[in-house]
Amino acid sequence: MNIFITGGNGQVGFELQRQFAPFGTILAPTRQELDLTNADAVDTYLAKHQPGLILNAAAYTAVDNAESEPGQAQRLNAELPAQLAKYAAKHGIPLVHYSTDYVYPGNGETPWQEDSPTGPLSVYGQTKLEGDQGIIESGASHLIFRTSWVYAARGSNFMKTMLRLGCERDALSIVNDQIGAPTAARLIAQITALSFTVHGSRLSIHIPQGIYHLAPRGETSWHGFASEIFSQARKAGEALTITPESTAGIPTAEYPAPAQRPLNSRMALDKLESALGITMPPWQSQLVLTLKEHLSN
Ligand SMILES: NC(=O)C1=CN([C@@H]2O[C@H](COP(=O)(O)OP(=O)(O)OC[C@H]3O[C@@H](n4cnc5c(N)ncnc54)[C@H](OP(=O)(O)O)[C@@H]3O)[C@@H](O)[C@H]2O)C=CC1
Ligand SMILES: Cc1cn([C@H]2C[C@H](O)[C@@H](COP(=O)(O)OP(=O)(O)O[C@H]3O[C@@H](C)C(=O)[C@@H](O)[C@H]3O)O2)c(=O)[nH]c1=O
Ligand SMILES: [Mg+2]
Repeated sequence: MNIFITGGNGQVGFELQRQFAPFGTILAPTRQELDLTNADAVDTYLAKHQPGLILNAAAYTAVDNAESEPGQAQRLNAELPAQLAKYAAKHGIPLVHYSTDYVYPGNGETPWQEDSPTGPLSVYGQTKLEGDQGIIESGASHLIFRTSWVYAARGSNFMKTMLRLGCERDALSIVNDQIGAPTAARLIAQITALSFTVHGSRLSIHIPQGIYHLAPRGETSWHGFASEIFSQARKAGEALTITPESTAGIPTAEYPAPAQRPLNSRMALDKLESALGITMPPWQSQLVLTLKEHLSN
């Protein structure tokens, strides 16, 4: 069976390649091999390779740039998922998609449920929400995992930015009023694989289809995440120029950016945990592993 992974070079896509390799032939074309903004090229690719499973890990993830490039974000985040879902529905194959905490309005302090009202604050969040809706409307057998604050040993992410800045700067200001859960890309891929069973040479989804929050347990701010990154990196012997005293927490208002971010990114995990019969690990435990992988590279 061909397993089509879009965005296979990204944080989540790369981990999906690792997790799903035992179950079929991985097709993970690069941007040069398949430009996902080209809808005709996507249709041609699907017709040629006839995948038995689609894992859509491609997206337009540059949150600030999306504000000035809404057309690109719309194509990647809204139209592509609907296009893949249409194919999946027509051919009776499952589709997995990844969504974001940025679909929620970010007010209050209560964790969002999967059926909480959405209210994206940014072009990125709005286009991601439209992607979720397109999949649900398609009738395809699907899983939509809403995750948050993704990091990995590869790709560009907050952990790697902090490790770089932490060795260059004497002081850093980091927002401390956006609250959420940093999620390792490896955990996302592992949970995705756990949601499937093998039937002969095919894979099928064994939990009810729909939207699931996928994040580790616990919560922190970006400042709290940065502090834990620095603390663990220091223990691992990294020569940081930054010190705990020189890492200041600031309100979002003091870190102006083109796109607005939600303050409350807490996501309830009950639905995923009970569907899979598991307890998600605390976010700190994933950081240890990812940092170790990054520092050994
Ligand atoms: N990053 C995060 O913090 C979060 C991400 N998510 C969601 O999780 C999913 C995975 O995100 P993540 O792994 O971080 O994303 P990345 O930005 O790491 O990877 C995105 C992938 O999409 C590919 N891509 C983008 N545009 C095109 C194009 N025109 N043609 C071909 N390929 C393209 C990129 O290719 P290339 O390598 O060539 O750039 C890259 O491989 C996404 O749906 C995202 O919205 C949800 C919550 C948080
Ligand atoms: C580099 C830096 C960032 N920040 C702030 C900016 C921002 O509010 C926060 C995190 O920075 P980022 O650039 O990683 O933020 P951002 O790109 O918005 O991260 C989001 O990406 C998309 C794809 C998602 O789906 C979300 O879940 C979330 O991970 O930290 C500081 O306060 N100080 C700094 O020195
Ligand atoms: Mg970013």
